[in-house]
Amino acid sequence: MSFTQQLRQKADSIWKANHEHPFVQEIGAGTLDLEAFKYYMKQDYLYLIEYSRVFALGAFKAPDLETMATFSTYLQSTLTEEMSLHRSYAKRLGITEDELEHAQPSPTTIAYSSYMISEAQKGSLAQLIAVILPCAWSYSEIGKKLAEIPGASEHAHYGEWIQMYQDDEFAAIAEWLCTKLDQLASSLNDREQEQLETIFITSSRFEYLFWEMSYHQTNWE
Ligand SMILES: Cc1ncc(C[n+]2csc(CCO)c2C)c(N)n1
Repeated sequence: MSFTQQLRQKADSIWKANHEHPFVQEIGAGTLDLEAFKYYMKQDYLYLIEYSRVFALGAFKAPDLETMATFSTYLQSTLTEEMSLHRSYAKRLGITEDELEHAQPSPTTIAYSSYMISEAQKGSLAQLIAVILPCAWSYSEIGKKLAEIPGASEHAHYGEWIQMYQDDEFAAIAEWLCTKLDQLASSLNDREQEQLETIFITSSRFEYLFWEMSYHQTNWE
């Protein structure tokens, strides 16, 4: 079993809880409270700005030009394709661009994005990948699962979200990150591999907290 498959297995109970989270389930059923979705869109936009910075740091830390170019492509596609989904949703849901870019980040958004930036800055390229891999990989799994529900991809509000994340383009990003991490981990000792595992599990837990925060629209008060 590859290193990343082992990570996936170790985080399985957390990933199951993510898949089963009411926010995710209700997107699939088309019953999610639209206010919770609007709240999520705003927080996720802020999160994606910071996530993009991690791709930029990946390009900076890349050991060769090919890896550098791939990180730079993903930086570009996140800022344009993924974030333009948020911008078009925002427009339709009555959220202005200013509101989207200058929303107040919630405690969970701050904690998760600061954790990603911190690990990416202070760590190796393997640590940088371990911190962002659960985001790319778990959304791809969730998108594909929800797309199997009849009618879910055609839902007036949530269909587009499902269509976006079930796309093979996102699966390809996750696969590329897995391949890179498997290569880098193969030359690491047990202690260093355990560090990667801790990072991967922590990000997986933050994914859960992000669903939870969005479902309850929690903020400082
Ligand atoms: C909290 C949160 N976690 C993961 C994603 C999904 N995601 C973030 S970056 C990326 C790959 C490159 O665009 C993917 C799939 C999200 N939107 N919000």
